[in-house]
Amino acid sequence: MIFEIDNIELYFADKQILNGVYLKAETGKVTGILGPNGCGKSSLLNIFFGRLQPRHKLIRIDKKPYLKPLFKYGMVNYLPQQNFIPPKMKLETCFQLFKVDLREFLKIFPEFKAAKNNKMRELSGGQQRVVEIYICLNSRAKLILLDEPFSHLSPLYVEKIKHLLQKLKKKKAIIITDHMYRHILDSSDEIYLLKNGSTQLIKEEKALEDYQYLRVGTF
Ligand SMILES: Nc1ncnc2c1ncn2[C@@H]1O[C@H](COP(=O)(O)OP(=O)(O)OP(=O)(O)O)[C@@H](O)[C@H]1O
Repeated sequence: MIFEIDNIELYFADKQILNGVYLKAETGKVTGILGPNGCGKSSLLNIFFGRLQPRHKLIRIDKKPYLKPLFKYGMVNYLPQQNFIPPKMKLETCFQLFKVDLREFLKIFPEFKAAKNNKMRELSGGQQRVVEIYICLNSRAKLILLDEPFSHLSPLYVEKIKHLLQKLKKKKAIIITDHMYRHILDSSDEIYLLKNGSTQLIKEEKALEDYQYLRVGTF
């Protein structure tokens, strides 16, 4: 499936945040979005999900326009920057509720076995994030939006999540944004830079210096 978002114009009061943004994500690929703080990355993901209504937007799936918010079609899942699982919910209950196989999760993350009956708030911040990323990625949605999945994760968890992305992209389109740009570059098949309200498809890493996202000499 090919998911496209086009011609976005987003304002908060009189301030224009996004101006004619285009972005494409497709099954089989991880699409990374990089950009400075406050450039509108989270807003863009929210618009794709359908939670934020801009002045203009066009969403197409396999070239066909979709007019209602995508979450209403059940085809998109979104990992926001903030925790989305209630802190009082038990780990086991989360997996039941979101219809994700806990046994498969425990094969990859066996250290959580002892915490099956723990409430989310009893896990560390990074452990909560691992659970949320895993549940989000393994939902039935065909388009997955991940806002800063790598922040707060220790290196071993980062590696496991990167491995999961490569496995799950075979049947999903995944869009990911994070300030840990090296992880985004490692994981992504396509990279967009969001700056000054619009997106630029990045063909080679050096361009990130040319567009002044990274310091000259980084690569
Ligand atoms: N609900 C809102 N009302 C007013 N302004 C907002 C709102 N949400 C976001 N903004 C502004 O829109 C701009 C883009 O915010 P957004 O969170 O999308 O950026 P971001 O690229 O995800 O930032 P960061 O990398 O720091 O998380 C910022 O200037 C922010 O202050």
